[in-house]
Amino acid sequence: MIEIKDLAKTFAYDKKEAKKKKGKAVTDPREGDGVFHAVKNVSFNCNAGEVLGLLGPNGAGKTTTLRMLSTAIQPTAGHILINGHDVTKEPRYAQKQIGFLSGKTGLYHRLSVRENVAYFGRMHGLSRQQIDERIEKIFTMLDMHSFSGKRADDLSTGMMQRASIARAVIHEPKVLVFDEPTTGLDVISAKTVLDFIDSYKGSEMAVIFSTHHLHEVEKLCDRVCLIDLGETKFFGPTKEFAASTESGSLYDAFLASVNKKEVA
Ligand SMILES: Nc1ncnc2c1ncn2[C@@H]1O[C@H](COP(=O)(O)OP(=O)(O)OP(=O)(O)O)[C@@H](O)[C@H]1O
Repeated sequence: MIEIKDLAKTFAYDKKEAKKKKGKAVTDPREGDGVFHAVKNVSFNCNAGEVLGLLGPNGAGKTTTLRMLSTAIQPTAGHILINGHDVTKEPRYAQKQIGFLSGKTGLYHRLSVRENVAYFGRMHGLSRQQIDERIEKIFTMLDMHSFSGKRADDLSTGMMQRASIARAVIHEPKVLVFDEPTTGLDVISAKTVLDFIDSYKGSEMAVIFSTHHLHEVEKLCDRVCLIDLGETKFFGPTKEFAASTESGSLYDAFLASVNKKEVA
């Protein structure tokens, strides 16, 4: 369903940044001459019905990878295929297939939750009846009926996140990308979000789930991709990754596989 191969993304330093870097010792292996290789070599795939865990320390290149998948930015090299369609060559196709949830909510603050979700449904060309039916289903799954009439700027963090998820899935995308969906949520809201993601297992959708919470990956993901310093360090079954250390713990496997110094 999703095939990412030898992906790379290089950002050019702006003038100010380039001036700061000049003459300074290189501290990060991703630094080049006037450029920064945020993603150097990332490969993984994700099948329909699968929730793939995307792991990596801060600044590893996860969000940059997901932004390329969602067509927000263009890769410098490599390929991203959705059902055999090249995302770079057919961005419209990709955009129709993908529902993307990141830390930024993208909700209209003056509209109610229901109005927000309906608005995005209309943007995707859904009929009124389709919108009503899908809202009913999604709001039930995410336990949102009690605050569907509230304005977005009056929502708690947990409500806001659930509304953002509803917005991201209203067009029933075939590929769902969740970038740190439980960050900042309390235990109850996080559970609602995780149960929602879990409900896609075995469905026709492919879900990519980026998180710093290893217990969430253990619970939800049969396979995992670990990215560090812009490169895939492991891609395969979660159990196999955990078993790569004596303790058999995912936590230890993670720590053994990544560069432990945060790079400036
Ligand atoms: N537009 C940009 N210009 C320059 N550098 C960038 C840009 N976007 C990201 N980077 C850099 O690329 C690296 C990877 O960032 P990215 O946001 O992909 O990491 P991440 O794995 O998602 O981290 P986190 O877990 O902290 O969200 C970081 O060093 C970041 O500063």
